[in-house]
Amino acid sequence: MAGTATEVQRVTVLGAGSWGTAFAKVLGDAGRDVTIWARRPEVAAEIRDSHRNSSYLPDIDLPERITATADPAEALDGAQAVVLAVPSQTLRTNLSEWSGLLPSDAILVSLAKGVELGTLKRMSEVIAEIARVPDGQIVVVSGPNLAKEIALGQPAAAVLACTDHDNAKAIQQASFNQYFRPYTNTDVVGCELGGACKNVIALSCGMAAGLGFGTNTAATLITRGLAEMARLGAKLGADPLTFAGLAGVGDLVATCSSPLSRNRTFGERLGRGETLEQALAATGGQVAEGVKSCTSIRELSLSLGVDMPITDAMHRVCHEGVDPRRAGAELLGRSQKHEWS
Ligand SMILES: NC(=O)C1=CN([C@@H]2O[C@H](COP(=O)(O)OP(=O)(O)OC[C@H]3O[C@@H](n4cnc5c(N)ncnc54)[C@H](O)[C@@H]3O)[C@@H](O)[C@H]2O)C=CC1
Ligand SMILES: O=C(CO)COP(=O)(O)O
Repeated sequence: MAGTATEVQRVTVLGAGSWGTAFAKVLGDAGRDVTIWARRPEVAAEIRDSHRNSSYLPDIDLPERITATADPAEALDGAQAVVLAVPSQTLRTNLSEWSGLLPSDAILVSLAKGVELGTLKRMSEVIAEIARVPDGQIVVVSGPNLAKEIALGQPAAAVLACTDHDNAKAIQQASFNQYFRPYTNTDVVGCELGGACKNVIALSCGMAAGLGFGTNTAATLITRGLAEMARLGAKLGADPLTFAGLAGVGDLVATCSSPLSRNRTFGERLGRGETLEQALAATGGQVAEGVKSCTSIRELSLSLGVDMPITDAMHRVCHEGVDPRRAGAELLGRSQKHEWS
């Protein structure tokens, strides 16, 4: 079926965290029949019986047409599209457990924003490898989509990237509703890199705020963060325009400026002097992808000879014990250069 536009009515969302649940609501509000798989049976029961997920999105009423189960086989039965809504670093293991249950012609939709440690693969590459599907059967969702705001029905746009335009269109039709406006794009590499890299830049913006710095510092980090992610994208064949779009500037602005961002909040705690362990404990189990992706993206940049100084600084603060204030001073003290060199 890959390559042919089809009406997607029945969707399964694997993962009942913040974004999995909010995206399920987007689909439900677009008139789709949605089944969520939750790791914890009590979370599945609450979604199914009370239309709530109080662990991740307290006070949000979910559409009645959303159901949930903790049994992946039951969740995946008859799915026309399968949304993968688990953290980047566990996706490979999770998907390996589910791969035999995936309907062979289902469109696989990736929500995760990260680069895998060790393999340095983007999420769509991990999915293609484990699920053994062609690239054109995988649609990547990216853009400025803070889960809580989406769940509240606040207007937002997103980008759906797929090498097969018909499959991107099918998910566009399935998710378009009164508050959620998805655009299609064929630049999967750029959209995925934008989503992964902005988490690391959001860490740096939070850290700057924690150190007491203001708007000029944040704007500098956002803009120079954009420059370094675009350099990486150019090396990997991404369309430079992607970084001026929703998956680049759009997501950077949202994540780097919002107190709702887990990455920004994590960085702010480090900037205030908390240890990595203290900041991790404060997440309440929710993923701040940039903490691990700073390492994988740094390795990727080193392997390609791409200069990514902010990402490098975040890796050194998070994993080499470098003091945030010192990392900031070192960033400023690098050799002088032309803005676009
Ligand atoms: N929350 C947000 O605003 C947005 C998140 N994203 C991305 O979506 C992906 C998922 O994020 P969230 O739903 O927010 O994460 P979350 O931390 O809120 O939830 C993760 C979900 O994955 C499940 N899970 C399954 N296996 C797991 C394992 N081995 N370890 C940990 N969790 C496991 C958890 O039970 C939970 O339901 C991330 O890559 C994130 O960057 C993208 C856009 C917005
Ligand atoms: O990706 C996001 C917004 O687009 C969510 O960012 P956080 O994971 O930092 O909360």
